[in-house]
Amino acid sequence: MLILSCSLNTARGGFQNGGRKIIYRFNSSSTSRWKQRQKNDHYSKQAKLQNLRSRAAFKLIEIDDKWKLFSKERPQCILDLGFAPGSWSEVAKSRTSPDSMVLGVDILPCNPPTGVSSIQANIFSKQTQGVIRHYFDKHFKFKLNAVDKLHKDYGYFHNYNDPKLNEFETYNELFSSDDDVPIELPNRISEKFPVDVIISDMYVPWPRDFSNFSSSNLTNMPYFRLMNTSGVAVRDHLQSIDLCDAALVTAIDLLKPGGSFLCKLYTGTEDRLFEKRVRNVFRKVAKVKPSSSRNESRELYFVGLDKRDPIDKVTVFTS
Ligand SMILES: C[S@@+](CC[C@H](N)C(=O)[O-])C[C@H]1O[C@@H](n2cnc3c(N)ncnc32)[C@H](O)[C@@H]1O
Repeated sequence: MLILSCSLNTARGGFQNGGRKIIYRFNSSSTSRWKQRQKNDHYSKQAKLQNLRSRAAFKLIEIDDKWKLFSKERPQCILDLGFAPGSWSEVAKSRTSPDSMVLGVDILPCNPPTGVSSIQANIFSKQTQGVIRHYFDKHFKFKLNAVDKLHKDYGYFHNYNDPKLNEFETYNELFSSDDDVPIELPNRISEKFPVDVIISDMYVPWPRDFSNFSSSNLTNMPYFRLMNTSGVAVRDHLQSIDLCDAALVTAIDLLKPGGSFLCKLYTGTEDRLFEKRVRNVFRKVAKVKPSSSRNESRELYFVGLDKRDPIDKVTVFTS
């Protein structure tokens, strides 16, 4: 048995990792301080009043007002990485034309907002990219299964490594037609770069107790969520860099030439390195700290506009 953190005054829970039960405990004094701050926060109150899923919505609204990621003029394919509880997806849906497609991906279970599709999957898995591609393949009508095998077998708490892909067999398990009969997936994917805009607000979630899963544990109960960061700056930064790199790889592989990118980073020693990589992928790059982002938060947003073409992934990460 492994105990992750300890305090006399703690909240506790646990999850299974292989054969081992891992117990975690949160320091409840910092958790209640965080809850108190949420309660008094202007943007949290506004999010509640406007029926938005979280205060994060205001950061995207502010960034989109300036950088115009979304358009009502033409249908767009939007990919929201780390979408739960779903306020960025809500904003994307409301700022695009009705025939635009918005797909949210999150490692945690979460019901998407109206008009948004979602998959529960790990962005570090190559199979996740395959599923995203199929979703945006407009010649193909399907609905995504709410809880899929991908997450169960390759989910975050198990390991980051992909097994060898077995053509489309694995994807077939994830898709079903309206009457829930498994359907054949096409062997060819029509568009090489199907996505117009990628937005990523990913941050490693605190472990939650999935052994006793109930609807109240769903991530779309935003006002009852725990804070995401650990408060240990180096740890937060390095985990964030990994997720930003994963978002950038997804952008290299799936985003259209000319497409737009938004990515949250918890700042630290590798900021410059990440900025250089983003500049290798996009012609125009900006670093933004929206006013709705708390002063004490180390979060910073990278906006990448006008994706270059062609891009050599190895050069992006080694030059
Ligand atoms: C700060 S929240 C996103 C909030 C969201 N933008 C909103 O407006 O509601 C970060 C999310 O990233 C997700 N996440 C972290 N690591 C991930 C991974 N490897 N793959 C997919 N999602 C991940 C977390 O589960 C968490 O829900």
